[in-house]
Amino acid sequence: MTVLAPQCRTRIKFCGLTREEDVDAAVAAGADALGFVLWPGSKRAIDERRLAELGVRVPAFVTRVGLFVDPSPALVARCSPHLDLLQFHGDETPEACEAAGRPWIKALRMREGLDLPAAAEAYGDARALLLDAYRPGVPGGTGDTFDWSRIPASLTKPVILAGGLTLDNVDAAIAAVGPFAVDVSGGIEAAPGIKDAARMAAFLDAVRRADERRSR
Ligand SMILES: O=C(O)c1ccccc1N[C@@H]1O[C@H](COP(=O)(O)O)[C@@H](O)[C@H]1O
Repeated sequence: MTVLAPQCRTRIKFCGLTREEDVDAAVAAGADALGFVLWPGSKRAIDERRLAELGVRVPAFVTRVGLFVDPSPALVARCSPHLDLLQFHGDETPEACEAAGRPWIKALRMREGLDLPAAAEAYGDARALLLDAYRPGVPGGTGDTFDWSRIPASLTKPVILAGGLTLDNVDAAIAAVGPFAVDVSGGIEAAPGIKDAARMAAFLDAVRRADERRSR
């Protein structure tokens, strides 16, 4: 049974970083977590050598998240020394996620008919569930949103809301869902894998403003 801590502020993860200057800007802006895509099929993919180079720039208390899509155990093992948390974004079973032996979160794509409470139960050892839009044949990073009203209020896992979040909709997303965290990739980019420092800072401001409004 997961005990959900009371919400104080919405945590923020920026995903798909590939450049030193973007890591530095994200940390300076105040991101809680930085995501590195280790799935070679992505336009934002980096390999383990780049992961080591970028990961070492991330200070303590900022979480380094490795994004995998149905990875081999060997890839996860090679990347793990440079990561604090694993994000499984494919069709990994709960057993495969747990077998990595590291803290992990599970991404669930909101395809029609997905039973979220049952999935939360099945992935009971996950530290959180990341909810992303579903587009057939694409594991994620689509920039698509989904119908946030499909998320039940009483999930037994912290929710990380993802999928097409931007400066313009993150306020409404937080008001509608009240997630533990938000995760954004395309919405803070100038081009795939190239983050925009001004958009990152503005996204953070928008989340803080949304939190203020919620606390009133
Ligand atoms: O970013 C990718 O290329 C990617 C590839 C495969 C799986 C997930 C991927 N990204 C993650 O998708 C969500 C939503 O991204 P967006 O904000 O809609 O662009 C997020 O968790 C990304 O990290």
